[in-house]
Amino acid sequence: MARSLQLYDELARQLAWSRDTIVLYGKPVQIPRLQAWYGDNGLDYTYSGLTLTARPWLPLLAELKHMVEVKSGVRFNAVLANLYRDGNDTVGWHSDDEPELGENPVIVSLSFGGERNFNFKHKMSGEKLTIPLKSGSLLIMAGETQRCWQHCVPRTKKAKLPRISLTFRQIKS
Ligand SMILES: O=C(O)CCC(=O)C(=O)O
Ligand SMILES: [Fe+2]
Repeated sequence: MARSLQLYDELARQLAWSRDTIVLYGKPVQIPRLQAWYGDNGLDYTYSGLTLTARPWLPLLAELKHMVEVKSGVRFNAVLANLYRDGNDTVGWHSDDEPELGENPVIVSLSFGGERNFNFKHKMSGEKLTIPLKSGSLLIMAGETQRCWQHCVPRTKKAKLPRISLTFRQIKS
């Protein structure tokens, strides 16, 4: 089996997946995917009324963080992991522009398991881009990506396998 699919299995088994609730327009909503948040001691991450407190690095996550740091030349102190159980699990249009990420954050994602499309939409021009993310893909978002673009992982009938993404981030204190 491909190494990235073995890693899918290890991540699916080892991470503390939960289905979190966020607040959208004042209403509690269960997010349509599973998440897990790991990072340096006790780092908090807040978005849409949800505060996640980082769990300590697992050896596997620390190893993947090191690999991503070598590839990107950037240091990270946290990772938000997403598990899309099937094609109904999604992340809606958003930018990762929370203040604790700082200006022009570098976010690197790794994909494992089933292929899903990753869509970008320019906030001003509406220009759209689709990037199919196969198992083992590494995607770097940097520069003005969060300021100028939104991204999403849309619902699909084509997804045959579940997918995990690891999104490495640098949280400023
Ligand atoms: O699953 C992905 O590749 C992206 C997830 C995402 O946009 C996020 O966690 O902010
Ligand atoms: Fe995102």
